Amino acid sequence: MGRKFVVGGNWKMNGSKAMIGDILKFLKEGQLNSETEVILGVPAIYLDYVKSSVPANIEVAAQNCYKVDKGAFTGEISPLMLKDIGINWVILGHSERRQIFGESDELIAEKVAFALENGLKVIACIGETLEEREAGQTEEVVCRQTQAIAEKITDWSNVVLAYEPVWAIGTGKTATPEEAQTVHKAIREFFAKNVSADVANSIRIQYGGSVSGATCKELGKQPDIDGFLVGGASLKPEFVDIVNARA
Ligand SMILES: O=C[C@H](O)COP(=O)(O)O
Repeated sequence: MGRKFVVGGNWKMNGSKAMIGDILKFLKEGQLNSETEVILGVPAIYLDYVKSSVPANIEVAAQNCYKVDKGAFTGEISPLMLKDIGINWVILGHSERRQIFGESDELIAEKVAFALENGLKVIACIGETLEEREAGQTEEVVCRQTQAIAEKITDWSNVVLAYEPVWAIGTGKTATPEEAQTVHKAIREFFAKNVSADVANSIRIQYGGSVSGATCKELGKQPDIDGFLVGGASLKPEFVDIVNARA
């Protein structure tokens, strides 16, 4: 069976009730390709609100959650809380969590494992910095980040991997389709060698980093790109075109 195209819109720390109203309006009016799975990554405070007003063909994801079920962890939310309000997805290990909030490969892997154990589906993010790319370390970095997760989980069926080169995030500098494809292929080879041929064939790998209505079609044609994780453009009507990149 082919891999279903999956497009995430990561709103990051953006939005207001008014803005969410505008976003939901263009999502409801746009003809979203039913062959594409659509997931909105929503700030925690708006999860319940968005979940209650989003069309049924769109999933809602948290942008983070912690690795235990409850307790004295001020400011954190748990997978159980997300499930309690009907949220089925979480984005973990985004480069902003890694770079700004100092989350390690190990912590992210623990969060992925705990989220999966508690019935969430996970978009797990990986990607190299500009410095690492220029030092020729791209594949080493994304494999190290993936390996950390592979040490904590065996079942990858509820995981989508998002390859997001840090230098392409929010910079307007999209990786070329060839650059992205090369890394996606390397990640799939990592799975074939270190996990299983089955997982290598079935895992969906999104590309993220300045994806726009203008760049999505060529990126979406690459054989190992199975969707996108979109930041800035997911707040705008062009997100509909990105969802429909393969249509
Ligand atoms: O999660 C999304 C990525 O960080 C991409 O963000 P961007 O599309 O604004 O570059």
